[in-house]
Amino acid sequence: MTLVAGVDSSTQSCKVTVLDAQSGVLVREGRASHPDGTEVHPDHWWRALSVAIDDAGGLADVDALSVAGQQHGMVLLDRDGNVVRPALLWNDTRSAAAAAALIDEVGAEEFARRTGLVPVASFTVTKVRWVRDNEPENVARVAAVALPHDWLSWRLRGYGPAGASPLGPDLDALTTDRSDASGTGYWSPASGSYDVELFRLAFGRDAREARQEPEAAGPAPVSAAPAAGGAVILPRVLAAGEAAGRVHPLCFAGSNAGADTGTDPSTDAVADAGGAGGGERGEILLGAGAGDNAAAALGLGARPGDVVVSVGTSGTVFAVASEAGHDPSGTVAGFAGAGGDYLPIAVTLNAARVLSSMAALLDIGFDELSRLALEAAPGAGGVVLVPYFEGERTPNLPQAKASLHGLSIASATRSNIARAAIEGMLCGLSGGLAALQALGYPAGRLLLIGGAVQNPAVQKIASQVFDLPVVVPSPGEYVARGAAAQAAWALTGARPDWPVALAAAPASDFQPVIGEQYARACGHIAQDSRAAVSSTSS
Ligand SMILES: Nc1ncnc2c1ncn2[C@@H]1O[C@H](COP(=O)(O)OP(=O)(O)O)[C@@H](O)[C@H]1O
Ligand SMILES: O=C(CO)[C@@H](O)[C@H](O)COP(=O)(O)O
Repeated sequence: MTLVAGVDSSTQSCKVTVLDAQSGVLVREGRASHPDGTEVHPDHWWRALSVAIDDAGGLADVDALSVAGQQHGMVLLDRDGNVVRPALLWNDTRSAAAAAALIDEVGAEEFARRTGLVPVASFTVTKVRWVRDNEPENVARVAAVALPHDWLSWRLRGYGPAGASPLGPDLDALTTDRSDASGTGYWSPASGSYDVELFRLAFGRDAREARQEPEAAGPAPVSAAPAAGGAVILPRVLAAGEAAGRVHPLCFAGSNAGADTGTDPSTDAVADAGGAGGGERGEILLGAGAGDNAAAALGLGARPGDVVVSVGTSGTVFAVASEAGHDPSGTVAGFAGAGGDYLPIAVTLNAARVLSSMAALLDIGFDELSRLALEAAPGAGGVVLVPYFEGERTPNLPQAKASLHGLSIASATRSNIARAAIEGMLCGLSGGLAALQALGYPAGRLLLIGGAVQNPAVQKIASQVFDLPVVVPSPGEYVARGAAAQAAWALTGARPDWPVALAAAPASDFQPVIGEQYARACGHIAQDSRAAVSSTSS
């Protein structure tokens, strides 16, 4: 049996799945937690990857691996391969003013035409602008800007800080893929190239794409590092199905991985039997990697006509398209997919953690939250939760806060509040579905995935919020599965066509009252937040 592995380095955790390359059947899996916070040092991801690989039984019998990850996170590297500052993640909203400034300078329509995106705080381009404006001492140190999956893939190939990695800091060996590049705000899905003018406008430094051909990947002289102040290196963008290189047999130091420990992985690595490289089967091919949503589309085998809704740390709603698109309103971002296709998407900052916050408030677990929510009637007796706990990205209200509406003596029950939490969280995503449909993307069925979908009430209420047949695939890590599919594709040269089992028959029970009362409550919030933004900026 040929085995392939996929990694999902997501916001809250790292998950590793090992699958049969032929059938896609899950053989084993592992996971490890990431720290909380919207600013995280990448070394935590490296250590979690090590633990998750061990938890998955190691990779000694695996032939190919690929890494998918949370998108947009800004990983700044200096010329010696060190991380310049902790990564600002997709859900860090400090760059909201930078996003507004970039829109003023370029125009929303022009930005969308050039990159598929209208800047919001999540996108990397706004984060590099924030660094330019707030940390000038770091600007000159930056020699490369990468994304979470780019950095992990580079480390797996043996590159990293000088003296703490087998191959050293060859920044020209950095790679990414179309899907993750399309979330930066300085890469064009339509032309397939970096928009270095936009990068320069945002960061104030010139940039160029990394030069190393993946096939040529190998030890690099330290002199390959760029001179301080030269053009910033952006990872080379690989095509769907292309390989990034090979996992370096000495790069993976098992539980000792991570530069923070001060260990030298080049000498420590082989000591750990669960490490990635040097397995019985020889070298491990490394796939291109992907943004997590694009990987989920691959893992689900999603095709045009499918809409995927993921309820993880982020809430996402996306379609698969054969042509690049852009939405000057910014509601739908025009990402690229991991299958050589395109991935129009709307993303919310408030998804699974709305439910954990509300369950904590009610002092109950997820099972009880589900039971209570299903006790209440659709519409929760008029109680509405507008769930902007972390501000919001779609709609773009970075300063907003969550609020409960419609409480009366009669309606203020634990059941109504539990149901309102789930309804409000899903209504945030139904706006994204409506925007996709308004742009003409066909929507025949909705595939529901992500950690919170384990919750029976989320499944039931989704069939009442979305006016589409809701299909719940069997529980699984579809991002990691998509990464594994990439690995199999790089290994065999053919995109796998693994079947996806369904947990239940498609369900439709549309209840318009839920969306109608949510829209009324949101109208008030949007007005309040816009007033707050204009008073803080004046
Ligand atoms: N039964 C459940 N009900 C509600 N939320 C759940 C349940 N099980 C897991 N979750 C939530 O799902 C989230 C993890 O989902 P996941 O898709 O793995 O997120 P991510 O990929 O963003 O790390 C966590 O916030 C967790 O609390
Ligand atoms: O910002 C986006 C996509 O644009 C998020 O989807 C991140 O990619 C984080 O994903 P999860 O950790 O929630 O899977």
